[in-house]
Amino acid sequence: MAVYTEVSDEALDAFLDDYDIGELVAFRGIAEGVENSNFSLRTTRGDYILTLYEKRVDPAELPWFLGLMEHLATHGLTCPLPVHGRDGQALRQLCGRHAAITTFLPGVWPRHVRLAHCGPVGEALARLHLAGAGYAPTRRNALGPQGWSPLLERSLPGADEVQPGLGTELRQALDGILAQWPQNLPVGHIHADLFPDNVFFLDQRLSGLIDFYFAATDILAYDLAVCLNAWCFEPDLSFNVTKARAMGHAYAAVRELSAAERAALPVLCQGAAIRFALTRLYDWINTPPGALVTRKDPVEYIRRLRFHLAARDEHAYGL
Ligand SMILES: Nc1ncnc2c1ncn2[C@@H]1O[C@H](COP(=O)(O)OP(=O)(O)O)[C@@H](O)[C@H]1O
Ligand SMILES: N[C@@H](CCOP(=O)(O)O)C(=O)O
Repeated sequence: MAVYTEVSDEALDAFLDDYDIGELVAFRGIAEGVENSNFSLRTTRGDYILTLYEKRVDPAELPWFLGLMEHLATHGLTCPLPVHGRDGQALRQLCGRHAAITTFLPGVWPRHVRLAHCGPVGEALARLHLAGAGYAPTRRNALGPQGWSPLLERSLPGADEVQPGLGTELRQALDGILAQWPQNLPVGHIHADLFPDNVFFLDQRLSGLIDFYFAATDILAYDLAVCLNAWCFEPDLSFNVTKARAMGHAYAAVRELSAAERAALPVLCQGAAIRFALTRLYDWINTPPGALVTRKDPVEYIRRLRFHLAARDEHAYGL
């Protein structure tokens, strides 16, 4: 359930008066999602998404995210385009929250990842990286390597209750990852959370990417590592190298991967796995019972991490 803030008819009418997007036809909350309150909005001009930003997003960063989406959407990537109000502003206030309207993307995210999804995701990720190159503002990745040790420290007290010995295992793994973390790989704007629930398909074709609120400026190949984690493990958590190969090759066909980027894939995948293990572990331990946030299982990412720790080189990923 992810409608944290209710919007009354009166508040919505007053809000829409500031836009030139036609008359309201239908409005409903969207149950999916974790971070923000999302609503689908139909007007006489078409379909839109209204997002109210909840407290996990720093308001000071919203112009960067919206600016990136606008840049990408106007440079060939199919992603939500922020809609500007009559005064030219895309970021406004509604019901005590920062809020924005974006265009609606048709399609549904794949509940079961098939091999046929993985190539298009790799290709779209590479296109995102190339298109992002013209967007000058940068954003430090708060959930990048410098953020992992503080997250682990805050999760250690409850870690062994999730799995005995987990705190020590994560500490050792993180020390090794940080010691080997690559320093000179190409950097750009990354999505950083391109999981299946953020990629839409329509009629077997990729129809759009959503949810740019973890995007940041970081190692480009790290974004591929996030996708290899999110798309290429089977439900039993075995790694599907055929899916990885399809994804990596499709990526490299659009944006070439250097020898250094390929060689760094094991540690980048370890980093991506521990990043999601740590945020999930932190939420698992710190989310009070009854909270609206859906907790996700950290152990799924700890098991992925173990796979990557055993990977010798890029051949483990079909590259
Ligand atoms: N531009 C969009 N077009 C169509 N549906 C969208 C769009 N943005 C969000 N949604 C819908 O809202 C849901 C939650 O969006 P998401 O950005 O993942 O939320 P959160 O950041 O809260 O996790 C998506 O699964 C999708 O159903
Ligand atoms: N993809 C992350 C959680 C972030 O949720 P989202 O709904 O904002 O994509 C994870 O799986 O841990």
